[in-house]
Amino acid sequence: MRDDWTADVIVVGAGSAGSVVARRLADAGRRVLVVEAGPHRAEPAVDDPARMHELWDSPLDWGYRTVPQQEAQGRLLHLPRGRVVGGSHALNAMIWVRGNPADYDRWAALGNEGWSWQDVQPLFARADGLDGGGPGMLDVLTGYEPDPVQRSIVEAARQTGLPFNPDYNGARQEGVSFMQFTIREGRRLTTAAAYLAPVVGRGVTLVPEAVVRRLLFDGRRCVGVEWIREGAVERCHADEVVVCAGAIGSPVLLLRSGIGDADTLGGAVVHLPGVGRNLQDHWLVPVIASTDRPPTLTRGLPATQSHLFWRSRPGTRLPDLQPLHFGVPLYEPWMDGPPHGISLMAGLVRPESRGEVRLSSHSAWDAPVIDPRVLSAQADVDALGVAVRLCQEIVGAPELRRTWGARELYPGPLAKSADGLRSYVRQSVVTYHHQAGTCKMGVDDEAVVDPQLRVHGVDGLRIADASIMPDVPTGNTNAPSIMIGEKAADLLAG
Ligand SMILES: Cc1cc2nc3c(=O)[nH]c(=O)nc-3n(C[C@H](O)[C@H](O)[C@H](O)COP(=O)(O)OP(=O)(O)OC[C@H]3O[C@@H](n4cnc5c(N)ncnc54)[C@H](O)[C@@H]3O)c2cc1C
Repeated sequence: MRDDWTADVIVVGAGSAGSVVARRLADAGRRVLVVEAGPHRAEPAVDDPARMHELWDSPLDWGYRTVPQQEAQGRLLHLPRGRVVGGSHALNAMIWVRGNPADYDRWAALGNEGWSWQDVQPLFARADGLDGGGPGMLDVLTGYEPDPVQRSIVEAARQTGLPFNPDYNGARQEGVSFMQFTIREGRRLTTAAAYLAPVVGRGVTLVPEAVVRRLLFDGRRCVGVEWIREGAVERCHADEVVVCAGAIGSPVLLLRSGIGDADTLGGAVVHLPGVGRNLQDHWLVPVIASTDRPPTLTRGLPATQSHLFWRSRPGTRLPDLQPLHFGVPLYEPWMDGPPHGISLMAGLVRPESRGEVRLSSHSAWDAPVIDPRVLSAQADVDALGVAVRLCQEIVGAPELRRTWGARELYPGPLAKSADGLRSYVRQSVVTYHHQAGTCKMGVDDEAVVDPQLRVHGVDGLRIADASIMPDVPTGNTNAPSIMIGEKAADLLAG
């Protein structure tokens, strides 16, 4: 066994948040060791913003499947997650959404001092430079020329009465907008490229293709990690360990290391019943239309370029819907249709359903049990139904009929009645890829980390990634994960 690695801080996972933590700590003079399960190499399909779908179920995807989802006709849902230096930012759609300021004010109101919008807004600015206070570490692409079909979708949305919002990361979230992307010169820009790569070999030692199988303890102090690389066991000891393995990987690593519900684990180093619970995700239901000719797709941009934030019910304080619009038909396996068309993915971003992640065994090679309990809350079915109706209205608006000859294919007649709509939602719901909340931050009995991201009851161990979100924010989760990385680095650097 190799046991001669040394570091001040070990970061587990070189994804969206882990890359930020490593960079900032290296800049602060710490010796950082980053251990990542996936490879570190150039991948044309990662670089090209138009090739996201090719990465799913590839060797760079953990390729998780849920257990059969009772409220979704027993289907096993695919949950892609990045297994590569870059993490899920390496196979995501690159959409940059900070979330609604009220999301963070709520985190703070739950007892998480230091996490209000006022506190976190400067951390977002450090990453994206969107507030005019100087450049950020990432480029956020705005003001590009969208595909003609995207302009038509936005116009169609306006025809249904939705306001155009030129900047959903600005003063107001609601309305229909063109997306902002983490793209530089036509290539995907991950935090691994922008933050981590410049400091590898200069304060950071990167150990790729190494699966961390457990955390090492001396009593209640975490003193290092143990991983497997090329079939051999290796270890490193350090003053601090920061787990950034993501909303699935982080609770799994804690559970394998004996941190979790003592009854389920059959004894535990630390009894923390919340580990793996509170799993939240956003959900999508497709509304698909044929077009009379193939929409042109611009090289260097994803096939989705516009989205909207809206409310499912009048009187709701925050937007809870976020449909996003693709210039291609995204058929489910049971669907059939012509090769070209458009998809308006009816999105729910304030779900009530909660699920969990559990171990299937203690082996690092066995996939965990993932049960998001999608649609277990009736409110989610209802809200997705409203989102589908909204997308149907947009597809049927004069602009899309006139310029593209758009004709609705799905749900089409399947959702004529209210019952039909509900069963279509159950038959076709898919993840929006925003799993969060499984090691939630807080001060209650279910909390796993405190507001300084320290694991309750353990010394020398923090978590910094999407798993610590008490509630999933109103919008895509990459920017918030990166903000969490920035915050963790501040807390660690002191
Ligand atoms: C297909 C897809 C599309 C998405 N689209 C968008 C989008 O357009 N915009 C947006 O804002 N969000 C999007 N998201 C969500 C967003 O990418 C994630 O919320 C974000 O990347 C989470 O960051 P993280 O740091 O928590 O985890 P990750 O970035 O997933 O990083 C976790 C890292 O830990 C590593 N790891 C896990 N376990 C171990 C272990 N035991 N040992 C060693 N390493 C380990 C993983 O390999 C991975 O590299 C998308 C996600 C997916 C999957």
